[in-house]
Amino acid sequence: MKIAIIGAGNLGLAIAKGILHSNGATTMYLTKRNTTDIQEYEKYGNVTVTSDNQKAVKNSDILIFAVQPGHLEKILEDVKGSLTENHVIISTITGFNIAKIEGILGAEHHIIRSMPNTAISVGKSMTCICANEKGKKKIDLAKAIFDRMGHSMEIPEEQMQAATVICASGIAFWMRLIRATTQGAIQLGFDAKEAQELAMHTCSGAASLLIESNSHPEAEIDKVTTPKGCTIEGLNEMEHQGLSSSLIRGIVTSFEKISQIKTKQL
Ligand SMILES: NC(=O)C1=CN([C@@H]2O[C@H](COP(=O)(O)OP(=O)(O)OC[C@H]3O[C@@H](n4cnc5c(N)ncnc54)[C@H](OP(=O)(O)O)[C@@H]3O)[C@@H](O)[C@H]2O)C=CC1
Ligand SMILES: O=C(O)[C@@H]1CCC=N1
Repeated sequence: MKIAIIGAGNLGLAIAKGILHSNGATTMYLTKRNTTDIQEYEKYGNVTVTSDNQKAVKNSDILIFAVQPGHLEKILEDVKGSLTENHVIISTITGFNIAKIEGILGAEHHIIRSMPNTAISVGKSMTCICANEKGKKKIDLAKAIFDRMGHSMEIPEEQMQAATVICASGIAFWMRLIRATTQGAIQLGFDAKEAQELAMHTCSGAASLLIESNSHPEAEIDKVTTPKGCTIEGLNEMEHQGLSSSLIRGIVTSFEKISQIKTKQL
């Protein structure tokens, strides 16, 4: 697979690392206007770093756009003439809908809209995808690309904003929970490094229990909460302090914010 990442910033580079990590491309182009800080990627023999988006497009089959929303329209206009019907166009841009991309490029292109998260750099992204009518023929290919770097799910485009909150912003939410657990562990006497190790591996184990045994969180909670024991005492106190409620309210607030952001501002 010949892949170009147009906009090798935070997310673009995370995707590039995920692709390198999974040996997912025969060649990869990484583009940005100022390439100095990503030049080192050329040490991987199959990677070309350039500020020439058209060159990247002409030499690639899969085009992953990871620029800021306000830059996308102009970049699409610039590369439009180099596109063929064989290209698969994957956008990661928040809030930029398929109709708008079709409006710039035309509906004859395979267009996939995706929302990965930054864990893609370590092959653990939860990525949601949807496609235009033509792109549906390539949805399995897009799923295969993202499944190599984590787990993917096809969703209706109307749910893309909600998926952004749960999966992309979700990385920040889970980080804060891990950090708070770490602070609790420090208060109980572990040093900072040990405390983080305990918190993050317990978090990873909890998620793996659900993923691998296909069970429900409450069923797993029932297994750990000894009657009159310390777990139920701590858990109930967390709920009295509003743990579930504050998470749900935070998620809904994020969603309200993302819904307010107008495409023209993006
Ligand atoms: N899924 C997720 O977890 C997240 C998704 N996003 C989405 O991903 C997109 C990228 O976000 P993020 O990575 O944080 O943004 P960054 O600003 O870090 O990266 C964007 C990159 O695009 C480059 N760029 C700008 N203009 C051009 C151009 N004409 N041609 C090629 N490259 C260009 C910039 O580099 P230079 O200035 O040198 O050109 C920059 O490195 C956003 O649309 C955002 O909505 C954002 C955060 C998280
Ligand atoms: O915070 C934001 O608005 C963007 C979208 C998802 C992650 N970062």
